[in-house]
Amino acid sequence: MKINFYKYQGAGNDFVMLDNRSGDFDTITSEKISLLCDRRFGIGADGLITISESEDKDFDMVYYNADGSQSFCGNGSRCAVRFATHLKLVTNDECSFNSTDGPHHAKISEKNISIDLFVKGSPQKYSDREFFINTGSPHHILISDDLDNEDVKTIGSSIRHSDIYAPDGSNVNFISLFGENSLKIRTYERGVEDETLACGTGITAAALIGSKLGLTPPVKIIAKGGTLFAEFKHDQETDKYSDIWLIGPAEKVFEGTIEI
Ligand SMILES: N[C@H](CCC[C@H](N)C(=O)O)C(=O)O
Repeated sequence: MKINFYKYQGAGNDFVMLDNRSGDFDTITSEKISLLCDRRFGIGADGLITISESEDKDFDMVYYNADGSQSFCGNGSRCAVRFATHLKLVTNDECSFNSTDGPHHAKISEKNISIDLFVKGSPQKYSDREFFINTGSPHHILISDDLDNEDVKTIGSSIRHSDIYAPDGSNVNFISLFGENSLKIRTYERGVEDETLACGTGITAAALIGSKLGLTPPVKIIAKGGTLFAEFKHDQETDKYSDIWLIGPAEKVFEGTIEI
């Protein structure tokens, strides 16, 4: 099968993008997704995204992790907006789209793509240094004293597969706070089963938890692959979050054709 594909990245979180307006990829298999995402035998990416026309929005998207599992993806959504603009499914500086966790809005500028996110369920505080929050995908948050030297893959994998998150698992984020509204982050991603250079829903999760620890929005989040910002409102009394936006770069890297 000959596949025309596009490659996009958002702060180093990278994706194979497929134009699925024909419906050819409606039943793409996990095996094929894993092969396309393989960094040696395929194109190479953290995940794969299909874009199709929508009945009620500018476009519909489906995100697949490299292992074929589906989830909502913050950086992938931002790249999907940039790709949908390239496909002329989006012709304004704002748009709306459907993803795995429901409808979203986006704002488009030359430098950044901003998307809205939503907290699902109630955030958990395990200790003064460990938290959980779902920002469209599940995120365990650990405060680190030595972020650069953390064994993200070993510790991340252990927590991701722990009983507390069985059977679906969770992404695992290590953060260090500094300044009034900045933090650094490293993330072990479920479904990629490795550390990624950035994780949009993880970055947002860290910023929201950071607000419990005194950070004030807009929070600047420094990931290995780049810097993003999270804007939000937090009602400290009800512990409810609203008007959550993830802001950052989303760029096309290349396009090509692959026979698989
Ligand atoms: N691996 C995540 C989905 C992708 C999250 C990340 N790439 C993002 O930008 O939000 C999960 O299975 O929950």
